[in-house]
Amino acid sequence: MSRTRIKICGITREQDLRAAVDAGADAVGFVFYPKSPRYVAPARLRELASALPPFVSGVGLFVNATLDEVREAVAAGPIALLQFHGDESADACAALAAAVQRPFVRAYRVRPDTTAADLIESESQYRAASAWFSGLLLDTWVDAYGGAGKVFDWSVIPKELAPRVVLSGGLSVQNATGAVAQVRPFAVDISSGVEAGKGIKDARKIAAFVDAVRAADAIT
Ligand SMILES: O=C(O)c1ccccc1N[C@@H]1O[C@H](COP(=O)(O)O)[C@@H](O)[C@H]1O
Repeated sequence: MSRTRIKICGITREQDLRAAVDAGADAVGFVFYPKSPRYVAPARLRELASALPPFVSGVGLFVNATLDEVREAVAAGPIALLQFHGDESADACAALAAAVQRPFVRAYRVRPDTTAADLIESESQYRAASAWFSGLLLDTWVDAYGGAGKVFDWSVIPKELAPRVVLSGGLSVQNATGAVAQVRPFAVDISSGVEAGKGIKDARKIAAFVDAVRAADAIT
């Protein structure tokens, strides 16, 4: 039985971080994008850090951030992995990651006309650009950078890529079992689907989401 890794993104409150940890999340995401309703300033990360136990990874999400902004966030608290979710080029991601010595995932926002070949090509481009590249995170293209709760057509994900990708975009308690059973991604990432309101997580939804992912893991 493979165990799909789970990230709960957009943590702004200590109680939400604890709910994610208690439910068994592998990672929690902090959004360092000031236009997001889930934005946390580096100083706030410093406060939240005390609720993050060992072996649960903190992920820093950035949208077109400068090197100074990435440095400030990483210096403020336990950011083990960077998530680039804007228009950063492969070279820009590589340079930012190398400067702060952290691995990164690259968000690929899937459009209706995206093909399997596009995804394979993008992954190899990022892998060639940097040893800090950790994998592609697949989200849905919308007219905003993310956290929109929209699903894309998972059938575009090539079978050979799926075991290395992070699946995101509109995941929810209702669709998680089907998504994981169909795609078999390495990990899933969810934000709005486990919220009571923007930036406010719902502990029951987080627990139910983790259970739904584990239900798919149990199907052999
Ligand atoms: O969560 C945000 O506010 C956000 C802002 C800007 C870029 C990405 C953001 N979140 C990421 O979006 C995807 C999909 O989220 P959802 O589950 O559909 O709400 C996910 O990877 C979040 O990490």
